Amino acid sequence: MKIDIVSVFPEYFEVMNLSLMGKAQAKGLLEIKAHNLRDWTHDVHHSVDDTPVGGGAGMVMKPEVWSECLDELLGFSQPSAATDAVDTSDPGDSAAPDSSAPSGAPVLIFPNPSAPLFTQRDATELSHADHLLFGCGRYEGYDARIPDYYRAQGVDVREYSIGDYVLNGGEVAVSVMLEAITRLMPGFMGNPDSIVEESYTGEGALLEHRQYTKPAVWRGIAVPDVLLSGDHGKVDRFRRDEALARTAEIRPDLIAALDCKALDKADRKTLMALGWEVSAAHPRRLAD
Ligand SMILES: C[S@@+](CC[C@H](N)C(=O)[O-])C[C@H]1O[C@@H](n2cnc3c(N)ncnc32)[C@H](O)[C@@H]1O
Repeated sequence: MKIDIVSVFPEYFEVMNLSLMGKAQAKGLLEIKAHNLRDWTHDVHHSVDDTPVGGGAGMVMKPEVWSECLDELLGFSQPSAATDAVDTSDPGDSAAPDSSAPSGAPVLIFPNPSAPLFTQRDATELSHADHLLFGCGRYEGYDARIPDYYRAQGVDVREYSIGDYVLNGGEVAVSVMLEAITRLMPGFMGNPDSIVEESYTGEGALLEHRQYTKPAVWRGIAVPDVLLSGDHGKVDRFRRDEALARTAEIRPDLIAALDCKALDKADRKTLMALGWEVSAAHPRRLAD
């Protein structure tokens, strides 16, 4: 997978040479390049921002610098004055992102706190892409016409938030998304089984059960007996019940999204004991 990242702090991404990400690059599975947005500026101060139109605090990233950079990285020829004036107000359905992340075509991703939440489902989909291009925002963010323009040119443009909080810049958010995406690529993990049963993964996603290692008793705290029983059926059931109980407590929205038809008898029994009704299409908390 080819990954281009545009940032005013490209050095931040030196961390990508460490650990599994570094190994994946050495194996040729990933090719990561961080570019300095200021390389596409023409003024003596290499400025990438300007004051907000309409007033307000802070600065906004300028569209002209971003477009010179993105045109080059996307392999677009420089737009003529006529193309520059393209109406991006209503891209219409034809310009809607293709949710299947077409292989070969770059997917352009802007981290943005006021965008839909990035989830494991997005990570799974994007792990099949051939080329990802990330644009890191700074200051009050980037001019809103940038994603609109590239969408109107038929580029698959995504804007994602990594959580309900505001960071100083997109660099941390890009690292988070990249790690979630690349670890799902075939060949990335030394032990591919380790990503099969994880939190948020697959249909009927739950939070994972708790994990323990040896010793069986540590500082007076014992691991649950059943995990030492050697009875795989019982261990699987215990873990599944724990996953259901933890999810019901911490993320009831994930339980409410389950398909009741896909639950087995033991799952239903556990959920009913936890106060959920399981006879409709999706579980419903009885207290609601
Ligand atoms: C200080 S933030 C801009 C915040 C923006 N004015 C707002 O209130 O929504 C600067 C940049 O950091 C990145 N960023 C900050 N928080 C983020 C989050 N939760 N998820 C993704 N990106 C984030 C984005 O790239 C954003 O353009």
